[in-house]
Amino acid sequence: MESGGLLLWALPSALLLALLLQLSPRLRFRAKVLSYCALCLMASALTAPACLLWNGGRTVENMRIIKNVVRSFKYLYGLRFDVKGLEHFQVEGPCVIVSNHQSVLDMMGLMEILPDRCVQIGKRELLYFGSVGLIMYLGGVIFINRKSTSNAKSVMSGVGQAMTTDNVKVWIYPEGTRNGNGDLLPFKKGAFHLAIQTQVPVIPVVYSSFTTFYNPEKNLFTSGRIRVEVLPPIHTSGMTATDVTELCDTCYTTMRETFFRLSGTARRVNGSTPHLAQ
Ligand SMILES: CCCCCCCC/C=C\CCCCCCCC(=O)SCCNC(=O)CCNC(=O)[C@H](O)C(C)(C)COP(=O)(O)OP(=O)(O)OC[C@H]1O[C@@H](n2cnc3c(N)ncnc32)[C@H](O)[C@@H]1OP(=O)(O)O
Ligand SMILES: CCCCCCCCCCCCCC(=O)OC[C@@H](O)COP(=O)(O)O
Repeated sequence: MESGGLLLWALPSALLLALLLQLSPRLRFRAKVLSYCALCLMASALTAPACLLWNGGRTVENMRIIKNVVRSFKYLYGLRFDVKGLEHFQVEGPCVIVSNHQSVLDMMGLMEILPDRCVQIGKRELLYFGSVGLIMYLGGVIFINRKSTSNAKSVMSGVGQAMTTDNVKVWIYPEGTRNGNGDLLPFKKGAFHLAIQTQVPVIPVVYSSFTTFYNPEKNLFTSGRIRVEVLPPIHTSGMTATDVTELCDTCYTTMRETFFRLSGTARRVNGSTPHLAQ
């Protein structure tokens, strides 16, 4: 009786949902993004106890566990990463890795190539994303308050100390926010201050544009191929605070050119020089 009743309701509801998803691209897009968020929440809830049992608390060692879990997500979404230049990560000791940031899907691209002993800088709000916040905390993500520059700067200065004493690499998105418009935003300077203050190399990483397979404006979220390039390290030994702007601009120009090359698109700004961070 009971299973009959269940069938009576569940089957038509499932069919209706399937029909709605077929009919509405917006709904289909939202359902796929929601499935990604749900997957992240669920995987984090299951991985957090493993991190606690294995490593006991907040430590960069947990990133290895997190990385291995996240690396399986790409198969569910039909994503392929073609990576070049991984050998550039083989620098002795700490470094600052900077890369472009297009969407929440970047987390998969990040974990695809994340070197050992590397933590990311993230906005403080992420800490409140339930189990995802917890797993980030356990993995050693450094949270900054973007609304308070002075707070963000002082946190970043503390990071420099930890990088050298604990031998950790730091991954920063210098655009400071997600940007999926097929270009790079002007870079913020925190990453470059950190590299120069700590006298460690900057390693730029570029991911090709997602716009051909992921575009919220067009309700597009299909399978796709992402080209990734790790560029040679830029050494900062001997540089001082006066070199920050030049280092930032050099990285921006190189990464932007690489971004267009990898994405197979022409420069957006008609021949004029790219707009740099002020
Ligand atoms: C098991 C399953 C798991 C599934 C779940 C997955 C879990 C996976 C776990 C883990 C993955 C984690 C993934 C995390 C991803 C997170 C991504 C984000 O949240 S991105 C947003 C936050 N990140 C940033 O914002 C960084 C970049 N921003 C900066 O570096 C900025 O520079 C910042 C915040 C430090 C300051 O921001 P300003 O808006 O004030 O920008 P400015 O223009 O750079 O600075 C203003 C002035 O201050 C100086 N300044 C900046 N930093 C300085 C410093 N450190 N020392 C001295 N002066 C500094 C600058 O030179 C500038 O001055 P002058 O224009 O040159 O005169
Ligand atoms: C309770 C809500 C649960 C939501 C679960 C969401 C799970 C998504 C996990 C992916 C984490 C990736 C981190 C990320 O990419 O964050 C965005 C920030 O970089 C920039 O933020 P913004 O563009 O400035 O808003």
